[in-house]
Amino acid sequence: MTYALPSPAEPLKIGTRGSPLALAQAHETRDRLMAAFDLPEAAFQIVAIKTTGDRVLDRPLKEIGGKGLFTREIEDALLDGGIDIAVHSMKDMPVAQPEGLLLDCYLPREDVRDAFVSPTIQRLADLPQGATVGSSSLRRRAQLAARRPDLTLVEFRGNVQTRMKKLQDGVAVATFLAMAGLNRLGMAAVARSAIAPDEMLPAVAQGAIGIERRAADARAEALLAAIHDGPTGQRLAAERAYLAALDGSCETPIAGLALLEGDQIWLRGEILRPDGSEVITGEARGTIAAGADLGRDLAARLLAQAPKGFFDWR
Ligand SMILES: NCc1[nH]cc(CCC(=O)O)c1CC(=O)O
Repeated sequence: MTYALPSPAEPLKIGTRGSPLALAQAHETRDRLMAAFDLPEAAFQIVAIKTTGDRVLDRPLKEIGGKGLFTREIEDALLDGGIDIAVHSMKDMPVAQPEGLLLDCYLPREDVRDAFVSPTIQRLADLPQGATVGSSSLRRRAQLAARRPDLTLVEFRGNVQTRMKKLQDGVAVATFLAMAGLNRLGMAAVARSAIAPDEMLPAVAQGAIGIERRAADARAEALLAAIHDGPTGQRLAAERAYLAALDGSCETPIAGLALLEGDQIWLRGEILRPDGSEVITGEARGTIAAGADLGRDLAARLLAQAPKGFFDWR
């Protein structure tokens, strides 16, 4: 590479949220860069940044509203040079980046499935009639309401420990988390079972880490190119084009998942009313190279099936 590598004297500043999962993701990014360029840990500095989503803990996410709840402050730090790269859960990333920033590096994707978490019950299908379950995710709540209208849904926010305490206290008998987060925290044992995508289609980009940089930063470009995972990028291109065409964000009841099959890509999508009263699903297959077109086409097909008023929640 024609640029000076980061060094203890001039470390690369890696920005992230301060949650245990965000820090684990930043450490994974640092470790991959250390290995790719044979650099010491001291050539990197991890900078934790508090976002609006971290700050406001007492209200449901959908009430705080707006896109980029977990990303805006981090992108501001990238733009003003406080950090050099930013590590994000792609599930929380708006579909478009601010002027001057670029997202073209993805780490190998983790497990895409949702985890079923309960002190007493093994699987989603085993939940007794009328059980109370906790979730703050609009998507999971809508999917549960659609498939299990007998369940009572309660808001559940906070980190894994807080949620486990709520289950122990009997606030709900089960909750849901991403398998990816649990795996990255070394807490896979918290999951009673993983929910198959046919049973609960995951959020777009679930399990994927993306690394954002300044568009004009050639050093960061070269560093990140060395750790980019191509197949994850191809899947995300289809999923995010689908999401963008639906004009969705993390907090809308939209699910979507792309899988690679040889040189083909298979994309499944689902949009719901928040109360689960209507569900529209579809799928598409095409060449990997045309993944983004496939995503837009699938979104258009789902939108064409949506009755008037379906998107009033937007
Ligand atoms: N919206 C919060 C969020 N963003 C990313 C993850 C998990 C990790 C991932 O999907 O990559 C989570 C928590 C969860 O859904 O359990």
